[in-house]
Amino acid sequence: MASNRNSLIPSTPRSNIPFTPKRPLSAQSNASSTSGASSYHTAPIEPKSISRANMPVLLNTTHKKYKAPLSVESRPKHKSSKSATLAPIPSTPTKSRDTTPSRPRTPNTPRSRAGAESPFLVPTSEMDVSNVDPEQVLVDYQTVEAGDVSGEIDEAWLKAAKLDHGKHDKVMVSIRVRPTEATSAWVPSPSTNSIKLDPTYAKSTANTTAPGNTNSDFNFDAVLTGTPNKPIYTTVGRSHVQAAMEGYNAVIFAYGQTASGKTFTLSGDEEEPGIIPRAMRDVFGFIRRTPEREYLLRCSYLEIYNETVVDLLAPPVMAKANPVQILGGAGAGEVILAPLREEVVTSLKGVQDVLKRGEGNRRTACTDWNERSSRSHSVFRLVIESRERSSSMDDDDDYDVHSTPAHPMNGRHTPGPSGRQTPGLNGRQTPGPGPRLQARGGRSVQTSVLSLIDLAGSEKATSDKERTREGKYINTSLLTLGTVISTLADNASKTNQAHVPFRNSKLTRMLQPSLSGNARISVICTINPDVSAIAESTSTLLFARRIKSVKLDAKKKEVVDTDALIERYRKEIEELKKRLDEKERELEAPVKNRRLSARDKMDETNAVRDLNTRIKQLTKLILTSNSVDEVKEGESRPSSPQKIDFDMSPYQLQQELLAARHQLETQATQILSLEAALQARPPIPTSAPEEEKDRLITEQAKTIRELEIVVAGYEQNLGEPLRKVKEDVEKEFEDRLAEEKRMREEKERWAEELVKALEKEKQARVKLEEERRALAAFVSKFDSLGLGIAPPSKLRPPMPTPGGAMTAYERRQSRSSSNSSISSRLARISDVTIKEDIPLTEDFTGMTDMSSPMRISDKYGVHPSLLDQDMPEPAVDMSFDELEVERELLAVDPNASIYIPASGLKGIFPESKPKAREVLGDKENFFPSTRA
Ligand SMILES: Nc1ncnc2c1ncn2[C@@H]1O[C@H](COP(=O)(O)OP(=O)(O)OP(=O)(O)O)[C@@H](O)[C@H]1O
Repeated sequence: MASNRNSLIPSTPRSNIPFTPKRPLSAQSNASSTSGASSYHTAPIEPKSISRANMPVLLNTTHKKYKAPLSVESRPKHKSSKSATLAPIPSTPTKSRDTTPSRPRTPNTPRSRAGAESPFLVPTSEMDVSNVDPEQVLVDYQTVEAGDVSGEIDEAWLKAAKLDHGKHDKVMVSIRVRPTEATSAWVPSPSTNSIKLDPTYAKSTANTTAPGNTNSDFNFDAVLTGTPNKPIYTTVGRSHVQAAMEGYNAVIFAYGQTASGKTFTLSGDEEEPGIIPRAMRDVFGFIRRTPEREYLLRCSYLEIYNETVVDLLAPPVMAKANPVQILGGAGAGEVILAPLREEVVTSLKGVQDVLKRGEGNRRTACTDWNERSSRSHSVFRLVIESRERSSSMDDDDDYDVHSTPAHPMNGRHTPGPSGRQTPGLNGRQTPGPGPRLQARGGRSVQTSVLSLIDLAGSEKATSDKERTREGKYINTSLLTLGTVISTLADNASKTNQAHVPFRNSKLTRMLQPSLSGNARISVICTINPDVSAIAESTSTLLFARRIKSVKLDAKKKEVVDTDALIERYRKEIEELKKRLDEKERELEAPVKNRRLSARDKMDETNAVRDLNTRIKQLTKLILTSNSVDEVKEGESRPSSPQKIDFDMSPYQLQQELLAARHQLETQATQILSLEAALQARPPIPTSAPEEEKDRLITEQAKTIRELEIVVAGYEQNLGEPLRKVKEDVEKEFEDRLAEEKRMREEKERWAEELVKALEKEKQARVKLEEERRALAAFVSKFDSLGLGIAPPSKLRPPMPTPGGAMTAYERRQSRSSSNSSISSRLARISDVTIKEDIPLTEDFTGMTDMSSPMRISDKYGVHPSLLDQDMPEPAVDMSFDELEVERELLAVDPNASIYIPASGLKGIFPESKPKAREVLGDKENFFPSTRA
């Protein structure tokens, strides 16, 4: 889609330029040429050379076939009653009653070919778009010039033709096979709308390069061949453009590998204008054929390159600094593109200027134009707002001729900063930079978007070879588009809907509302029939087959004038009530006056019941229309709240949150100002005339109703959605929460057990410590009594001992510390992470293996274990009474090898002997000799 976008290069006659499908196209320009393009609907394609111009698309230079577009300034308006369509609005600024009004001027038509020369060149706008009064730039059948309407449209054919492709609930999928000079590997059959791989190649490529069953036919809505773009537009584009003009969103996009003809199909060139220029002519043609409506047209042009959305109508420097963000809209699945310039257009020339500027900005933004072009998606959007033309001449009173000067450029009036503000839909400020058409005087406004999309070369997302070589350039958007389409196609045949990853790429996110069903979609899959491209072409056909099964259910979006609607409902209620009264009177009439059969009676009762039901319905509708401004076809309830997609990045979520907050703040301010206005109302003096009182009461009632509308809107737009979001979140996290609770309880249980175990250990240790102290005291005493190492005596030299009781004690100590059951047990449980809030006593902290995951906070202090502390010296003067030795301990300790001399205690410390004997008397092994 690269080369022929170069609309600024002069074109060369087709006959002199050979068909050069391969890149770089410029390098092939000297190939031989043959005149005569293969015609539309001829199959198979003859390999005759097609002199397709490599030259640029000249959307705006349609000098040959199209009548040269008239300059906006030069066109006189046919009729001066344009302003008659404007409904009265109180306290509005001036309006000139110029009797020679001009055609509405495209507000931002640049004076020069801006944007193409320098990225710093800001296009000069004749009108600031943000300040444009939509009423001034409306287009209707009178303002459309003959030059804006395609001369190629056969009106008779148009009336006779059944352009109902867009009405199906399926995507319209067509295949366009580009002509080739080489041998074609495909056999297209336009008459049967099918295409199949030539059997010669089907055998050799099956299960190798070509995925899927390539032996079977691929059937589509249309299979097209040849060079002329007119039949292509008529077949795949016109009904969708028509649908967009009638209020349905419509998307037309071209999908296919590089150089297969996507750009040629969408944009075309000077000789063969593509779908976009033809569609734009058709738009103005439609307006000319529809005298009963008036239109406001806004267009935007953007590019998605490397997952960045660039506004092609903004000055390049600004566009680069402020990439377009895709935010969630108010309704479910709606998206808002911001900041994105929308330019109001009132003529074909205006559209052409916009396209030209976009192309210019695109080219100045990159050096490698061709490569970038084949890897980027370009999206041209036309927002169409329309409403019935008013027949009332009162609309002329819309402006006060004295307060605002006429616009110098077009003689019409653009409100100044203090002038009439352009409100958003139904008084609410709608996001977006352009002006909005207002529903008024009972006339509802229809809004639709026509998106024309030239996708990047699909081989970047489908060819494995390419993927490995150029991995970094894989087009995320195209890959995701494939996944999204597959999921949507699967969902169409299932009751259990799988999650559709719209948010995984910018393109799919932007197309979400359309792909979700609320649009009529036409896809043109372009095929390069060369043998070398069989794999890519098959992949394209498989994509086409998948997208065919995606279900659509496009709805018109209509904004109604609530006041008018309410009034209508009120009148109907009054009439119904009258009829009800009559019926009831009839029913209550004396029986003698009424000779009704049982059946008649039943009918009457039913009629009364029906009337009552209808009255109730209408009363309910009044409440609904107070707060709902979007009445969808066959549906009168507000759209359900937007579901938060938790796959969104934190940034996207933040953006959505900001947008919601902003809306909240705006509505809060609105409520405050209305409340203040209500407060400020003067009280009605008792002496005031009745009419004055009535008037004030009516005004008060109106203000109250406005307040109610705002409050209801507040509730519906934010209160209700927020509650739903909360419910969604709670539902989504219910299981996770339960699991978390379960785990927490488990941990708490475990922690309790741990604390108990530790408590036990502590008690054991305290006990042990006591025992140790007692034993130490005893042993010291024992030794001091000379029972272990007896003091040297001249009379009775001590018997040799193996180390004395102290030594034995020390041995025991060292053994017990090495086998410390507490340490080892703690080590066993050390792989558990203990939370800080688990109560731990300081006694245990020093025993934790710090290399294990079990970490104990410093706040508990890391004290040495008592076992590691120095033993206090036992008091030497300990009385023998203190030797309350726990005998069991001594008894169970097999290592307490205390040597007792054969003579027992006798003669060593005679004064201590009786006591020692008393204490140790039961220990038979202490006094073996005595016992014996
Ligand atoms: N149906 C056709 N008849 C004649 N020439 C064609 C046709 N389709 C494509 N061409 C020519 O083939 C060349 C490549 O086409 P085009 O640039 O439209 O491919 P593309 O699919 O948009 O490529 P890319 O993805 O790289 O942008 C152009 O010179 C174009 O004029």
